[in-house]
Amino acid sequence: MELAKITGLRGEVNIPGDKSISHRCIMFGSIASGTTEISNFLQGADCLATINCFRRMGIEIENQEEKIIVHGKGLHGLTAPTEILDVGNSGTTTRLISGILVGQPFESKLSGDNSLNSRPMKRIIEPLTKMGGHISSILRNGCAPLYIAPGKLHGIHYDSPVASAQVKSSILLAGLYADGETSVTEPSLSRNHTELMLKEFGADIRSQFDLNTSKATAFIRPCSELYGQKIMVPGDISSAAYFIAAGLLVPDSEILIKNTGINATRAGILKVCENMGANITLLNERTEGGEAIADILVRTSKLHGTTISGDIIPTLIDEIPIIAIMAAAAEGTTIIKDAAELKVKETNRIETVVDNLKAMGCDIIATDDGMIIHGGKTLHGTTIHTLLDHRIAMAFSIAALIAEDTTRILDSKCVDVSYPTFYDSFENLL
Ligand SMILES: O=C(O)C1=C[C@@H](OP(=O)(O)O)[C@@H](O)[C@H](O)C1
Ligand SMILES: C=C(OP(=O)(O)O)C(=O)O
Repeated sequence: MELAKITGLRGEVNIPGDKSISHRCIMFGSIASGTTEISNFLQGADCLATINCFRRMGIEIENQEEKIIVHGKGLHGLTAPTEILDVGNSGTTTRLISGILVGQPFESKLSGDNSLNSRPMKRIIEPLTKMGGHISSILRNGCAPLYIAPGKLHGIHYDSPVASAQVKSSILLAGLYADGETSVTEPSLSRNHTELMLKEFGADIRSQFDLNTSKATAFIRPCSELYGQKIMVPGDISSAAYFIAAGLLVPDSEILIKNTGINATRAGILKVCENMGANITLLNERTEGGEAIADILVRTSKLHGTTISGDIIPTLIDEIPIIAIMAAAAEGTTIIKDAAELKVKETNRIETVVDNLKAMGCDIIATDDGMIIHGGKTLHGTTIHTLLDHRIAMAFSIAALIAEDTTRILDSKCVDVSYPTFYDSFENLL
């Protein structure tokens, strides 16, 4: 994909469904009784991988594009897959499904692409094993492919060293199959879609937040049944982030981003934008299925640097590549720290962001747990090495819109992972 500088992005954009919520609808719908009807489901490769995994375990899932219908078979209705479950590029699929699989009376194996199979899985192997689960790394390197065998699960309390919704959700899902209460404490609150949605499905789940320490704990007790739901998936704020940045950075722009999820555990980018001096207004705020939603009106703004660290990091972890682009265009210095988790995403996102922004002429250095960006230098077009990371492709596509000359995004098709219609979405804005 080749892109060049533009001005005047104006109009409305409808963002596809939230990736985290779409995965969870399929998983919870599959182990609930009755049907789950999902609207605005994200038809991205990661969520389609989740659908395929559950189809392989005997769940009928109708994908009618406009609507997905999951014919759930109850907590104990999954059947043994006859082949390895292919989790593709999706960390969320791998870690959440593992929590369900350790509770099943059959063996299973999961494997993904090269990126997925090099991401750390010890973070779920350890707590799931403590619960009595049988789960191991087949190559004994702490990564997928994973082998899972039947085990008798008991409730535990787990103090997670990382604020990770994938780790938390994996343990809570295993907790559905345990013999007593399971709880997970994380150092700060990560996205809480599992807690909100499992409650809607009828699970016995609650959360506690310690104001003194910022630690968050979720508790779950086994229940006899979950019940199918009707779910409208809000637009994904992680996808909206590219249009927020485009609206702020491209001169003479005004973009209305419709129906976007603004759950506080996900919307850290809005706070960062405010701190950078952005002109953003939230309209039509409402709540559906426990999830906060709004339309986001963005106008071209003169941004300044900021510091991003601590508890806000888990609420914007996937947005750091695009925040780095905003920081490169802003006046002054932006410091991003406490974000070492970036190193274990689809790529090492500290490296991929810093290398590519440097190649565009930005004054940026990588640190152990983030980056320091001295903004305000003119960016120039170059070849962007996405290393097949969808967030890098999308973030640098926005950088291309404010850079001199042409920017070439290698392997731009990888946007299919979370936003297959990303490039089409610009059509309404030109
Ligand atoms: O639970 C989820 O849906 C996700 C949690 C985050 O990962 P971690 O839990 O590993 O931080 C995030 O990066 C990922 O895109 C989706
Ligand atoms: C990290 C991401 O997803 P996952 O962990 O599900 O692969 C992402 O979408 O940026």
